[in-house]
Amino acid sequence: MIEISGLTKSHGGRPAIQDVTFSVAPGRVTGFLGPNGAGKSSTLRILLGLDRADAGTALVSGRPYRKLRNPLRTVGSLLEGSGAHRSRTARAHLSWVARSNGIPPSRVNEVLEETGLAGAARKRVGAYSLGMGQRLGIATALLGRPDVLILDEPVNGLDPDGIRWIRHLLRDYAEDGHIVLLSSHLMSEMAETADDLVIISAGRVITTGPLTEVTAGHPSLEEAFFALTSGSRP
Ligand SMILES: Nc1ncnc2c1ncn2[C@@H]1O[C@H](COP(=O)(O)OP(=O)(O)OP(=O)(O)O)[C@@H](O)[C@H]1O
Repeated sequence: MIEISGLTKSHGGRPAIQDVTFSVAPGRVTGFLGPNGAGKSSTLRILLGLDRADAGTALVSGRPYRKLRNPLRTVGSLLEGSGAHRSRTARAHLSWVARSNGIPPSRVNEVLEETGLAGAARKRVGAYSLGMGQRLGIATALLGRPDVLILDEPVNGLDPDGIRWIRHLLRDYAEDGHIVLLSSHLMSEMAETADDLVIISAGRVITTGPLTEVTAGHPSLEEAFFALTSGSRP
């Protein structure tokens, strides 16, 4: 499980998130949906131990990320790009991450195949398109066969084929009993991909629940979203 409770964080005195509380169950794709600046990245950065909360807790499998024994084998994540150095090849990057996290080297070829990068594995990352960089970030997230996948805006830069590919990948990963949390500001994408939703606006969670319940009584997720957030947007 992912369990986030009362998470609060300000930047320079301005609240980025306030009392954010939700949980994410295994076996389902959970979409973390909100407009630009709503607080999605702030929440995910704290969840991944990259930032500290002013108040509240964010637990993965019962522990804060920083206390996990084998973080990359428990949580695979994608935040802002692949994290690979531009002068490295994808294979060199993945091999280095595998080596430094006790992951068998055989996983490198497997994730290169899984993400469609096998043919570009010897190319320098600096020459990659935006979509290839996203695929490499996802390959890195998958390397440790984690129980939990946390992806911030994973379809950024992907073409329609790439979007279809990631949609299937996330669905299969969840169906295997894993936890999948992805953030997006794209409502049409969420409507296609998520089973459960957490909607955030202006730093506060507006609603959580199955997609079908959140959209009940509305012609589309977009309409539901605007009805739910009309009082909270700045
Ligand atoms: N390091 C920072 N310093 C100052 N303000 C920040 C910082 N990080 C986030 N913020 C502010 O906190 C608020 C929430 O931002 P955040 O990036 O979490 O939103 P988001 O939902 O991820 O948006 P986006 O979809 O644009 O990525 C915004 O007002 C943003 O300007």
